Amino acid sequence: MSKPTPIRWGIMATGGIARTFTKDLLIDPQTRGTTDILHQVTAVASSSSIESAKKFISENVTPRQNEDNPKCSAYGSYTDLVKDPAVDIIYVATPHSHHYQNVMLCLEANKAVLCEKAFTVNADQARILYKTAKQKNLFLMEAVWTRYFPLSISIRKRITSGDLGEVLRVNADLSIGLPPEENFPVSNRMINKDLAGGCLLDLGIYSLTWVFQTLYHTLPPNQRQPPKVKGVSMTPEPRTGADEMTTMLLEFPKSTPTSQTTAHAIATTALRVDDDPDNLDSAGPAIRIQGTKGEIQVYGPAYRPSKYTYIPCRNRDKGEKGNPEVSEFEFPGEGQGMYWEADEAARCWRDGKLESEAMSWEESTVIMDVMDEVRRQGGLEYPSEIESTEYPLDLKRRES
Ligand SMILES: NC(=O)C1=CN([C@@H]2O[C@H](COP(=O)(O)OP(=O)(O)OC[C@H]3O[C@@H](n4cnc5c(N)ncnc54)[C@H](OP(=O)(O)O)[C@@H]3O)[C@@H](O)[C@H]2O)C=CC1
Ligand SMILES: O=C1OC[C@@H](O)[C@H](O)[C@H]1O
Repeated sequence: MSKPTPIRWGIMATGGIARTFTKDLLIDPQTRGTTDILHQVTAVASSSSIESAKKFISENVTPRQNEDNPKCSAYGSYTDLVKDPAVDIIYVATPHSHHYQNVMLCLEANKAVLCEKAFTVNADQARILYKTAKQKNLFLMEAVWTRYFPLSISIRKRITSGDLGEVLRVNADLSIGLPPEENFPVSNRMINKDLAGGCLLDLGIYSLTWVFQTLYHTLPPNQRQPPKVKGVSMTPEPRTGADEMTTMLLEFPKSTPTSQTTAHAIATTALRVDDDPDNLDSAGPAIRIQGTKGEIQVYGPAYRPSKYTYIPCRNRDKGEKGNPEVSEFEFPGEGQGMYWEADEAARCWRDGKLESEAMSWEESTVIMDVMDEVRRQGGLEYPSEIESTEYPLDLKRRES
């Protein structure tokens, strides 16, 4: 067996998801059957202080260091990180508001990037970043980790192989049951408009991920057409005005001349109500994917589901009952499951690809377009400096 290719990661920011991602990166890849690549964390940067980066390394990298993981440098600024020649790919784990500036900083320094969702604040920013990556021949990917789960791949395969017939309707919800005034101070990135807070960009993107990966991504690329946003209802959080509940009605055009109808999707997200109030799945599936020959029900949370049921349509003529089939999925190595997107990014980088097929630049931009339109109809505007495409811009530091 040939030796795995080492991929040297730089981590930009030391917050919650940077910790989770870094721990996942350093789980032995063989636990999930990955033998061709080996992740290393060679640098961490914090915009707060170098001490914060050092603390992050001692808590998250050093305990997992062995002969496969070389030295890890600490930086007190993102500008220093992007100059490090010992870094192949940078994982951007800052709030959405800062992705445009932070990703551009990496690209300008000729670094490949995996950037957390939501990719940017708006579609114009996304377009410019993807165009820059193309011009500079650099790998760039929006980190929608759920798309790389074996569960998601299995569901997409069922759809493309025709198990559901034509998919005509999708309902997808991600609602976390955390009343904002009890759970998030106004400075928190979940509701802080200066950090592009609100449930649409943070959580609704997962509902849209389910809509897109089942109704859009499963079509051949030349048949994919952006949906129309037919309706939006948005509730502002009383203190900050960021959205605390958003409901979207989308209509996808007929995918082929033989398609029976347009396809409909309802994507919902909320802070105050819960898609799984008792944590026992009593509320039923968070996602329903309905086709002419059957249905798939996915049990949430939409960002990290571990179970789905495939329900082929019964034969009405024969008076048969249905025969549902349950599929359950594990997260090997006691990880969160972020390593699958990291494996994909690493392989793409190793193979000289600029984008990942499962989260293409085009699809990521269409989803940003949809979220722009949802915000327009719902009346949610962010401060002009974080909507800006000007670069560089020194965004004011805000609590998250
Ligand atoms: N894929 C997933 O499951 C998840 C993804 N996310 C995404 O990851 C991103 C970060 O979320 P999360 O880690 O929860 O956020 P945190 O608030 O925990 O961390 C964000 C970090 O960004 C850095 N930062 C840089 N500039 C600012 C600023 N102006 N204000 C606040 N922080 C700043 C800080 O690190 P430092 O001081 O070290 O520079 C901070 O610790 C978001 O885009 C979010 O949507 C979040 C949770 C789960
Ligand atoms: O991406 C995410 O998934 C998990 C949620 O809890 C978190 O708020 C969000 O950013």
